[in-house]
Amino acid sequence: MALTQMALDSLDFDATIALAEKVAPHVDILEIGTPCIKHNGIKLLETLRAKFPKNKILVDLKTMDAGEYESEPFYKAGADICVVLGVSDIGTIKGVIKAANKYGKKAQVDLISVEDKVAKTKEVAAAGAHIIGIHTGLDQQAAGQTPFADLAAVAGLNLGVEISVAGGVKAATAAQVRDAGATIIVAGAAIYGAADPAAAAAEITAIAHA
Ligand SMILES: O=C([C@H](O)CO)[C@H](O)[C@H](O)COP(=O)(O)O
Repeated sequence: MALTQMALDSLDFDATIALAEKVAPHVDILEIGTPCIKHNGIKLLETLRAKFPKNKILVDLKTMDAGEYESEPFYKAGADICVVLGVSDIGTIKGVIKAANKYGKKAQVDLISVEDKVAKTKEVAAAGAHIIGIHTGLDQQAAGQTPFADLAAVAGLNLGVEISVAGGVKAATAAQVRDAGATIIVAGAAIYGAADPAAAAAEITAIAHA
């Protein structure tokens, strides 16, 4: 059993809301993707928070510095999860964890471009990170990479932290990701690129929840 997260990666405010209207009933978590939050800012979070009270919302800030200062306003505005980069300083990561704990929310550490993902996972789990993000980014996907080997290595640690997996996950690979130990399955293109995004989201969620 895993939760599903839909990555809203459009730059357009209204298109993002319209897509969220379609998929929100069919996923557990709405993600405001990095390009989307950079383009639209905290106003988009406030709008989604008001419109979709039943969904958790993740803001993919990919914070690299000033962890507490950058993330706190987003937790205050209703984010359930904010993302900090694993390649950032441990002080930055601890700052996001501190802000999350202040609001009873969660901090996710994204392992994108981290060289030693096992060592980093141990370090940030000990620091109190709530979720580890195994993430093959869009540019890495374009170069042929996948998240599966990293997922196996991190899940094998059995540290008891939640594990989120992103990077081209689709219905055909969702069961593999779930069975390998993911507690959150992320899908972006597999949903927003589908002819029927609601149906695509429902199909992935049915697999994740099985
Ligand atoms: O986080 C993402 C990317 O780095 C842009 O910010 C995507 O939202 C994430 O990779 C999920 O999208 P798909 O890989 O298309 O499923």
